[in-house]
Amino acid sequence: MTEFELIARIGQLFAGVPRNDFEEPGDDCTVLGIGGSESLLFTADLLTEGIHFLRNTTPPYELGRKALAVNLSDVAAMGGRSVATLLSVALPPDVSDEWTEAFLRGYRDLSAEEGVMLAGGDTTSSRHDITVNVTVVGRAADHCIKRRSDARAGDAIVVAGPLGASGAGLCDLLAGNLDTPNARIHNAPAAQTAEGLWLGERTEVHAMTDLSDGLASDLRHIAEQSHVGATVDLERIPIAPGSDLVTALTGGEDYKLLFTAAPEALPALCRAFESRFGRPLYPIGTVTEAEDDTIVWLDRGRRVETDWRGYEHNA
Ligand SMILES: Nc1ncnc2c1ncn2[C@@H]1O[C@H](COP(=O)(O)OP(=O)(O)O)[C@@H](O)[C@H]1O
Ligand SMILES: Cc1ncc(C[n+]2csc(CCOP(=O)(O)OP(=O)(O)O)c2C)c(N)n1
Ligand SMILES: [Mg+2]
Repeated sequence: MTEFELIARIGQLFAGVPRNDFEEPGDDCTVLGIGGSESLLFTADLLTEGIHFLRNTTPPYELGRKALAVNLSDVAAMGGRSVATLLSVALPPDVSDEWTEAFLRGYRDLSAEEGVMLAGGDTTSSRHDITVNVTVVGRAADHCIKRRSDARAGDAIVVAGPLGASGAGLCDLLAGNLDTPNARIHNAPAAQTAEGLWLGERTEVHAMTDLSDGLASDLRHIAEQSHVGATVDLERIPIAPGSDLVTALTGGEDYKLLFTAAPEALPALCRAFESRFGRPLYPIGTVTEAEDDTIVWLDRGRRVETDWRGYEHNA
């Protein structure tokens, strides 16, 4: 089974099990209303050696930051604020104390910068590989929560930063170039935490997610869950320096926010974002009425037939 087939199967198998007031799973975080117009958000992401990182290309300090950042990104994508984490590690015998110390310092420094407490976790041995799992708990005012399922036909599709740096950085690392700007971004990506909170407050922002697998996959998740289609203008995709269009669409791990917004409010939203963050938003397309989550890619108005896909485990 591929990653997405397994997730769908889990959804079917557990459909009849009580949800105890939790919303239906399937978004960047699962939502539990706690009264007072507030909700808790829960998300988990695991990094495992050989699949998510190589020991000789990702230094431990950066890995500690990345393990936390990829989870903070999921809370930001819901419009929430991360408050606490659980950190679980499986470490093989050939990992040195220095490695572990540097990993923890990376995780600690980003926790301190983001004001997130470490509330617990688990520590085990492993036979060969390093595995790190992080669970983050966030909070959000109910009216700020952004779901993948809220895109509306006619919405603008917007990304909150350039894409493709991480994929280009992975190529650099695999070629032995460990100290390029994109390699550094790949090893320690920044989550758009302040941007997610700010976009959460804006009622003209409808659906939101973060770009972990690549635009080609993650936009499809919004389309599927909102029962809409999308048209994307390829010439409007913001490509990070040193990257290229296909890497920007399929490379993954950019952790930029992807959202849809009411078109009439878009110019003011873009101006306000730029004045708040000093960086632009990038409108790249339009949500369409196609109910079968069709994504149409246009190159200067001409339809491009492609089978672009983002990253999928066991595909
Ligand atoms: N093993 C699992 N058990 C239960 N739910 C899962 C499992 N793996 C993934 N999910 C859920 O499936 C959805 C999609 O997962 P994923 O693509 O990993 O999301 P993300 O990119 O936000 O991490 C999420 O809502 C996630 O919580
Ligand atoms: C050694 C190595 N090979 C390949 C990759 C690329 N890669 C691994 S996982 C992944 C996608 C994101 O990871 P995933 O576990 O799917 O995160 P999620 O979507 O659940 O947030 C990518 C692009 C990598 N980071 N390192
Ligand atoms: Mg995940």
